[in-house]
Amino acid sequence: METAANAAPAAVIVAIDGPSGTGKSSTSKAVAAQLGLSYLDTGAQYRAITWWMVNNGIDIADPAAIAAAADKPDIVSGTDPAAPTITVDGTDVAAPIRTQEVTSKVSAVSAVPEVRTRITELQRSIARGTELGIVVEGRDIGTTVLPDADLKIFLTASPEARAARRSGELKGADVNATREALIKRDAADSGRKTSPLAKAGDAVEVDTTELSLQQVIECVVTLVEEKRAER
Ligand SMILES: Nc1ncnc2c1ncn2[C@@H]1O[C@H](COP(=O)(O)OP(=O)(O)OP(=O)(O)O)[C@@H](O)[C@H]1O
Ligand SMILES: Nc1ccn([C@@H]2O[C@H](COP(=O)(O)O)[C@@H](O)[C@H]2O)c(=O)n1
Repeated sequence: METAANAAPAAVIVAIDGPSGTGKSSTSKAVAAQLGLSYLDTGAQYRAITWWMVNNGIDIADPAAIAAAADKPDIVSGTDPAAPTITVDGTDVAAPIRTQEVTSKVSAVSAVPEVRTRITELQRSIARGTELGIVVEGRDIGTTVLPDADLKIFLTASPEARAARRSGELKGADVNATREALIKRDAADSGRKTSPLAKAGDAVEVDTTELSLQQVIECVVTLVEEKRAER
């Protein structure tokens, strides 16, 4: 018989939002792995639908054309934090969604309301389906996708720190150009009408500029454990 002492902990839903390069993916994956939770990279889903639009000749400058095609691709996300996956119509797109072309077009596609409705439904159904809980990272998770999340975190970092991190990843990329590209994408994501990048009123803001990745992970793990202990 299951008693209170040996019962499985109730599912915990963690929303992690913030601008580009603040450490959302690295932190979310590590926190989920450490706590035995699922992990969902919602940016990968917007990148996947953008990849499909580009591959199918949809004019990215035409929101009506994007809206008309929004329900066509079948996007499937694997939520194991040790090996997250993303497929479109059965094709593994983990690599092609990270190209410069997709990165430069994703904000235009993700601003189309029909795209957001489609992807938001997908995200909610994935979050509802987890047994132990999930860490979901993106731009509008705490405000729109999962407004009842148990814990909401909003990560920030200076544009300089974020550009330096990304340039390190892109080996030799010009830091100033990277910084300008980050700022441009954040402005587009913050400025769109539907579900913009924003901090939820009840989110905990963590400025990661001066923190190592390990320190950020520890901070978020502690916040999740505190939330669990309160319940
Ligand atoms: N606190 C930190 N200190 C140093 N480097 C970090 C820190 N957090 C993340 N990084 C590094 O910065 C880079 C960007 O991190 P990550 O991809 O997790 O950011 P993100 O917020 O998910 O970005 P995006 O929204 O663009 O996908 C990675 O190379 C990661 O290892
Ligand atoms: N909840 C979200 C998540 C992402 N986006 C859009 O996708 C782009 C790519 O996100 P990455 O995290 O992979 O960099 C991002 O710039 C947004 O345009 C979104 O709208 N909502």
